[in-house]
Amino acid sequence: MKPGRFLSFEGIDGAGKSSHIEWLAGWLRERGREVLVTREPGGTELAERLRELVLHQPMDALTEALLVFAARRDHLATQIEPALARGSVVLCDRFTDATFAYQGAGRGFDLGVLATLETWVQQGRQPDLTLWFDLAPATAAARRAAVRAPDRFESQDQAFFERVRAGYARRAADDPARFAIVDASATPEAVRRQIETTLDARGPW
Ligand SMILES: Nc1ncnc2c1ncn2[C@@H]1O[C@H](COP(=O)(O)OP(=O)(O)OP(=O)(O)O)[C@@H](O)[C@H]1O
Ligand SMILES: Cc1cn([C@H]2C[C@H](O)[C@@H](COP(=O)(O)O)O2)c(=O)[nH]c1=O
Repeated sequence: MKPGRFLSFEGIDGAGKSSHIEWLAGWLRERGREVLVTREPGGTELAERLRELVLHQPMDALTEALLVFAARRDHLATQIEPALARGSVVLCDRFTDATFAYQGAGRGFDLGVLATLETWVQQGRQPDLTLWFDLAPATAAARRAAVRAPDRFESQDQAFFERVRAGYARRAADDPARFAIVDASATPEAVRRQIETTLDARGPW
């Protein structure tokens, strides 16, 4: 059995993560891999209920951080860890880098507290590879406006998304071996080529 692999997709809202996850799932299945496509907050019945609250209910930054980590704990224990144990590739639309970027850099919440929660909740588990879809906030906002009504995060101003983007840049600089930076301003075809090149370099799959 091939070992399980854990890939996360990160970036500001509208960067193009969701558009490319299903394509990558097909690419991996063609190579014989079992794939779990999932997302955070979410991925379990409980975590999806917490997601509804986080995206739509007013709350302070500590409550937000505790809820995303509670959702993550349930998701890891009941979905991600069992999938990795049976040799699947897990494609997760956001993981803990989003907490450092949104609650930490975006909201200004204490990074030390987030690091403690990360240790408790994940027990050392980190993605094997994180694809950071990097895009200017103005371009992402234009893409979002064309397709959907904003939630609590998407209705934040451009300065918030500049801070979130800087938060991702710090996480990437702190762990360059895990991160691959995708130029998300490219055409969808060019984005797919960047992902394929990254995966080819990290294979075999
Ligand atoms: N490379 C691209 N060029 C132009 N438009 C794109 C590109 N990638 C995605 N889009 C479009 O941008 C919009 C947002 O994409 P998508 O929903 O995949 O982003 P996302 O990063 O998953 O956002 P969110 O995190 O808010 O769910 C969609 O309408 C999608 O078709
Ligand atoms: C995991 C995680 C997510 N968020 C925010 C980021 C997004 O605005 C939403 C999720 O929406 P998406 O359409 O699925 O991208 O939640 C966050 O603030 N903190 C987190 O840890």
